[in-house]
Parts: sequence; C-alpha cells; structure tokens
Amino acid sequence: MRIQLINPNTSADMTNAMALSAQSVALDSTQIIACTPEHGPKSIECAFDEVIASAALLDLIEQGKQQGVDAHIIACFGDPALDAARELADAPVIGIAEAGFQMASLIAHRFGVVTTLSRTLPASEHLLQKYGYQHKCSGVRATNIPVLALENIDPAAYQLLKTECLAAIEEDGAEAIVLGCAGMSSLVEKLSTELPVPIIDGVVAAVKLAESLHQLGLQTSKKGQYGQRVSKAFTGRYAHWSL
Ligand SMILES: NC(=O)NC1=NC(=O)NC1=O
Repeated sequence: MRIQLINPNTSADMTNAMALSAQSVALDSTQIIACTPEHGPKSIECAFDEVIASAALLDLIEQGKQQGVDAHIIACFGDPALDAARELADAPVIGIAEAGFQMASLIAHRFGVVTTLSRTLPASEHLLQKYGYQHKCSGVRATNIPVLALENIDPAAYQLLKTECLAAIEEDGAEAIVLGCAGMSSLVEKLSTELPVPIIDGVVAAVKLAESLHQLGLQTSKKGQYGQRVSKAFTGRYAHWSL
C-alpha cells in the first residue's frame, strides 16, 4: 500500500524525521510518501498557523488522491483540516492526535498528553472532547518547548520533556503518555526506556491504523459528514477548487 504522510508545516527536516519513524514501523509492502507544503508556517503553534497551513495541506490531500494513495496521514498534533480532508478524500485520512488517543485508550485506563507550547493546550483539550476521549485523559501538559526546538533537541529541553512526562505519571495518574507533537516522534524510543509507562507517538500509530484499514478494505464513508463537498465557484487563488 502507499501512505501519504503530510507534514503540514514547511520544515522539510521535520518531514524527513517523521518519515524515518513512519518507515521504521511500516510493513515491507508499505511505501511512505512524505510531503511538505510549499507555502505556510515553519511550524504550527497557534490557531493562525493552523488555518494558514490548512489550505496548502488540502492541496496535498488532493494531490495524493489523484496519485491514488491508499491512505493520508496529517502529521500535526492539532489534526488540522482533518474533516475537510475527509470530505476531499476517498481513502482514509488519519490525524496523529486521534491515532495517538485511540492507541493509548487500548492499553491504559487513563493516558496523559504532553505537548509543546502552553497555548496549544486548548486545542488538545478540544480534540479529546471532539473524539470522545476526555474521560480517559488524565490531563494535558505543556513543556513550552517550541516545535522547531524539538529538531536536534538539546539536553535541557529533553530533560524538560521527560520531567513533564514524569509529572503526568506521578501527579496526574497517567498510565500511558501520548506525545503531543509530530516533532517528538524521534524521541519515543529514548523516552520509552527511561519512563515506566508506554509512550505513544501519533505518527507511527497512524501508520499502523492506516495499514489495518487498508487490509480491511475500509475507506472514508462518503455518506453524510464526509460526503463530497458542496459544489460552488471559488475565486482568486482558490479558483482551482471550483466544483
Ligand atoms: N502541538 C504542536 O505544536 N504540534 C505540532 N506543530 C507542528 O508544526 N507540528 C506538530 O505536530
């Protein structure tokens, strides 16, 4: 199968790092097609970043659809444009936050989320409520590590991340941890050896969910919410979306 792995920010190094994680768990028969938008923010850390990134993200979804990919992964913890992408796509579209929550809910009574800037906490809390996992989450914690500081993370920042994970476990009662940023994907192995609970990265969780859906022959339902978008004209830079 072919999985389109979309990093919605424009940092190619981050795309490459998450592609390595994805490939490390993918079946031999799975091809990971990693892509980065040409336009948009270098990282997504607030509502403005997310909205701007979403337009280019949807162009990539359409590109993947035309290429006939078997699944799309939106590899940003805010799951930006996930519903819109599902209106466009026929293949499954998986957001890494939803994938991480789902995997955590299968192996722990309560899981914690440890993310980047504190201003992204409401977004994570919103997704927990939207997906129906609020009752299984022991709490969402921020490290205040900027997304791009996760690339080649320095020892002080890593220690900060580990400390928040330990606090989630010891103070909040987290029995598993979902890492709240695609940029943390390369840190799962090290954290897993140093922390007493399962550590879940939404990127690799999304890859395995995509493979399962493909093997079961399940695609996005086009009835109702994710049915074809409403036909209308678009103007200016979005004229290509006219339907
Ligand atoms: N919580 C986050 O900040 N998530 C993210 N921002 C990005 O640019 N990529 C992420 O995964």
